[in-house]
Amino acid sequence: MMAQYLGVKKEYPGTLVFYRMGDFYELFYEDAEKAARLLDITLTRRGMSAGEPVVMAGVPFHSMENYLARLIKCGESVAICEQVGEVGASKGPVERKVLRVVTPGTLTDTELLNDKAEAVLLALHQGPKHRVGLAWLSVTQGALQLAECDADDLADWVARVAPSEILHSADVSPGFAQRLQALRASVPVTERPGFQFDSGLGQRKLQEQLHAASLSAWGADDLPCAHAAASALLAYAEHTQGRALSHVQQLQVVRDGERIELPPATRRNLELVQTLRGEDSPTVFSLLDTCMTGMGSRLLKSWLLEPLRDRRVAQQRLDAITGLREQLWQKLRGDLKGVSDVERITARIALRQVRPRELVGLRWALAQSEQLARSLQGLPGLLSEVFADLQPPSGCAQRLAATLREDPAALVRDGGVIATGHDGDLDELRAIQDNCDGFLLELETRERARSGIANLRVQYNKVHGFYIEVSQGQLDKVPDDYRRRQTLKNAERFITPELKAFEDKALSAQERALAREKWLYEQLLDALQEHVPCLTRLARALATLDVLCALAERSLTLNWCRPQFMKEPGIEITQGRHPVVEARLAETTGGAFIPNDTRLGPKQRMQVITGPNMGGKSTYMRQVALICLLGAMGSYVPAQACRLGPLDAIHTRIGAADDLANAQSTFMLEMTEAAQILHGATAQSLVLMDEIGRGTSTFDGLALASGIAAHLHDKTQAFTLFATHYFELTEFPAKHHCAVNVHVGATESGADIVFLHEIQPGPASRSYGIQVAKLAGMPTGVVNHARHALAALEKHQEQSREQVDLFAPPPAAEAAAPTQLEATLAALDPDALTPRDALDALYTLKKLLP
Ligand SMILES: Nc1ncnc2c1ncn2[C@@H]1O[C@H](COP(=O)(O)OP(=O)(O)OP(=O)(O)O)[C@@H](O)[C@H]1O
Repeated sequence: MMAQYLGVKKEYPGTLVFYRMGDFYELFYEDAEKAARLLDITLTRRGMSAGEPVVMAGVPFHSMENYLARLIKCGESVAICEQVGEVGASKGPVERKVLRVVTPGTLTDTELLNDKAEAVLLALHQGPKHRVGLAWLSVTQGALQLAECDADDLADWVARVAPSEILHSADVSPGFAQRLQALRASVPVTERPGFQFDSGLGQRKLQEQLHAASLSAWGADDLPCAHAAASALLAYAEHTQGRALSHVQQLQVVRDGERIELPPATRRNLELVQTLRGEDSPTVFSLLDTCMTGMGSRLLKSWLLEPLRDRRVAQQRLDAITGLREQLWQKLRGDLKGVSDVERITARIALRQVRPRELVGLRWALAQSEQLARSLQGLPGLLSEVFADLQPPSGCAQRLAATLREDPAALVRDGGVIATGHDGDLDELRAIQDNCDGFLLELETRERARSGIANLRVQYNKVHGFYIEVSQGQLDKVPDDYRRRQTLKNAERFITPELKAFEDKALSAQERALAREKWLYEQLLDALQEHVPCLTRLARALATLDVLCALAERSLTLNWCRPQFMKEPGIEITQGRHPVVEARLAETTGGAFIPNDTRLGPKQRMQVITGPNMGGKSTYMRQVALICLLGAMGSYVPAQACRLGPLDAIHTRIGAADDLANAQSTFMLEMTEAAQILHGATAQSLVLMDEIGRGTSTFDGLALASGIAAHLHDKTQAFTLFATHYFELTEFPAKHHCAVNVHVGATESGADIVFLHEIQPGPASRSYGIQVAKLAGMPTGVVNHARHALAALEKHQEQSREQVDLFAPPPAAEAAAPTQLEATLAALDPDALTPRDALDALYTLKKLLP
């Protein structure tokens, strides 16, 4: 057996092998040690192999999922090696085979997956000329995506795709290996043989997958690096699932410039799907997500994180939401409630891993789809597309209903899955089992009469099978044809030829019924394969409808308005609110959120925002970004009215979270992010700069902040919200005609400060830092000390105030006068020198050396 195990293990280096032995999955040697450490299970030593004790650890098969989940969470992969042969069919150990490999990026088990997130597998291929090919896939979704990017942009792309596992070739340059190393900190990275990254093969595989002669219909035929990545991606996904992925029939090419860029810093700072502390709520997503199904939640997340620049899509969604808001949304949400995850079930049908209860769920979902479709009949636009795709594949629901019981067992191997009346043979086999009790009773009565033993009993147990039990005192009455089976203290157990014949029939009927059920289930899976493409579309339609209804519900509950899109660049928001802060305020203090207007356009591209700490600067800036983002994804927005021009990116530089993992100091990180923004932003980008420069000394910080503001205003010309505590920067708008000062209002009430949270024109009059510190509970001594120190500082500054023009363009570097050595050298004419003069000149020059 160990030889068999080692043979299997050799095929799966770097993967934990779960080796099935009876009711356990066993792990051996290093695998056992690793699993014992990660799962906190007992390590044992048993027997000997090659002169050494065998180190092993095991998990019970019925709770395997739980252990798998924990290992996958730790970034491990697990090969599941099952017994596939008959026990005792041949000499030696029963035949075993790895039936699938579970890895973080290829999860399909419902129990192991998060309802609201996809497990995404991403393959990277290092191509020539600094290009990188990307191919990614969520196995449970069946949609492949391809892209190519510059190697320098790789980290951003990976952050955008947010993979659960990355594949790369074993043959990469040292530079590329370093980039992969940086990714390894956050994602499990798996190395695959170099030959699997083959562009030609990738293209052929993609064509096969899509049943097409060319990829041009998808605009995907000019991406050799991505094809190479796809070749490895598909090979790996098939290898882990142990079969071809017939359900992967959608392809999408993602090109730079199609989506509104939301760099990782923006996603983080706007707390789109995670709070700054890394929690799942409260975030924009947690506020928006009232979807009824997991499919809906996942689609909503992708809409939020990948808004398109082309606003026709958003416009379509908005039209649909407007239509649903009138009345339909409530009924539709009622019908969507409890609908199973058709997307994942469909993938599991294609992979032949689907469980009976999931199929019963699917059947119900198909009935609901029909119902939903009826409500959508005759509606225009996106809803008409949803209507068309909601039509269930013909015959699918009927087939499910006819084949499966209403409440089947969890696993096919337990039996009790196939409905009565579906298959004559199965019904017959079941009848034998069902008739068992009647037969035994009848036999008992008959035998009692025949033998005259009144307390004779016919019984069954698992170990001994059927028997007739006679108590000690009655043994002399036992008929001749009784054969002894077992002797107990007070009784004897017998079998008769008739009972033996019945036993054979009953036991084999049970086995045969189980085998028959398995076979019928396989037949059902075969029949369902043809419906996979249609079910994939239906799942997408259900998800889309779910998201649209959720957004309709949110817009009504939260009192949001429909944004208008305008051709001209600009952001015009009337009475805008920060959705998450508003919701939190309502929950905690019951306080009202103060709405604010925003006007940005070609003539007013920058707002310099000043005001006290805690005044609401960050909240205001984020709310503008969120309103733009929500509008771009096709949602209503938290405002009274809103008009949005085209947008290509939202860049943010907010707060200072140390990135210790990447050994960057706070200030270094601040400057790196700011530099990226200055390079990346365009006149159609929205840029939020919150207190840039505060991570260094005042003068350095102020000088840098003024330089950055000038660059954004003059060169980049992006729409910019620039919050700062440097009062000096309020002079900026005087010299830069597209910038204006605004401030968040505050008033003093006695020695305390009252925040108005209102954006008002003009610069703030003062900063109130000390009042805020007092509010925060700073000891009175410190506050008094600070007041005095402040008064002294202000006095000193007034006395020595000299006019510094922060925004004057830097002087051109002065041309330095030539040194004497240079002048002498320049005066020499080598062609006119005699050898003697040349030697003299050399001496002179040498003397002139400084
Ligand atoms: N418009 C508003 N209406 C009501 N409350 C608000 C509003 N804006 C901000 N707040 C409240 O004030 C708090 C502080 O806001 P915010 O963090 O935006 O201040 P800030 O000016 O950026 O402060 P700092 O300069 O210290 O970063 C928020 O957590 C919120 O509770």
